Amino acid sequence: MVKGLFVERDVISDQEEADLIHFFDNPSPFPDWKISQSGRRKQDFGPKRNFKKKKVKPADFPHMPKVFEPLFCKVSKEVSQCTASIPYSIAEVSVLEYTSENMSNFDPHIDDTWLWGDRIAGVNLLEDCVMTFVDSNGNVVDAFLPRRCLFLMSSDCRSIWMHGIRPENIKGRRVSITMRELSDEIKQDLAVAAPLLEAARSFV
Ligand SMILES: O=C(O)CCC(=O)C(=O)O
Ligand SMILES: [Fe+2]
Repeated sequence: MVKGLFVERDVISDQEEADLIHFFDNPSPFPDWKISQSGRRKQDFGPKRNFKKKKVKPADFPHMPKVFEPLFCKVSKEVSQCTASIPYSIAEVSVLEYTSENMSNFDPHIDDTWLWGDRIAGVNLLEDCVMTFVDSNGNVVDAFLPRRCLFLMSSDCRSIWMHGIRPENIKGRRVSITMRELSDEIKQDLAVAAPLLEAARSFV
């Protein structure tokens, strides 16, 4: 199937899911939902980056919301356990909202590899979903993501397969939380990496 894809059920409890959704719908002092592409809305937490210029630095308000603290703990532990106990330090979080009403979707893509590391972790909230993986030979694999699961894309799943979400696989309202680590290239540049990781560990 897709090497490097892990799905773990019920990593998030009903209460944690409710707390996270409540926060995203009332994020003050963090910014509210923003309209994004393909019928999605988004909220981003993490560094300021310019992918074209390959520049990255902490955001002006670099903290992470307090509601992420237990989530980071759990996700870091699970991801590390799946990948030879290599520590997983979350540097960035992107939250996406998909609705059937807006026919939200995500075209197949590979996440940036200059800034983000081998492991991309996701949490699936409010609805079950199907993520579609496509490789360059035209192979297509649909992966079922149950509500409140944690999924991890690493190795081939991260770098060879593209991932996307078809509009017909969105029922009602789905919210995803994607958590990314820094790439090895960025991690090696301590002057750049240290302030970013420090910021991602400061919860307010
Ligand atoms: O919604 C998801 O779970 C995936 C989001 C995604 O692929 C991305 O933000 O790069
Ligand atoms: Fe992605």
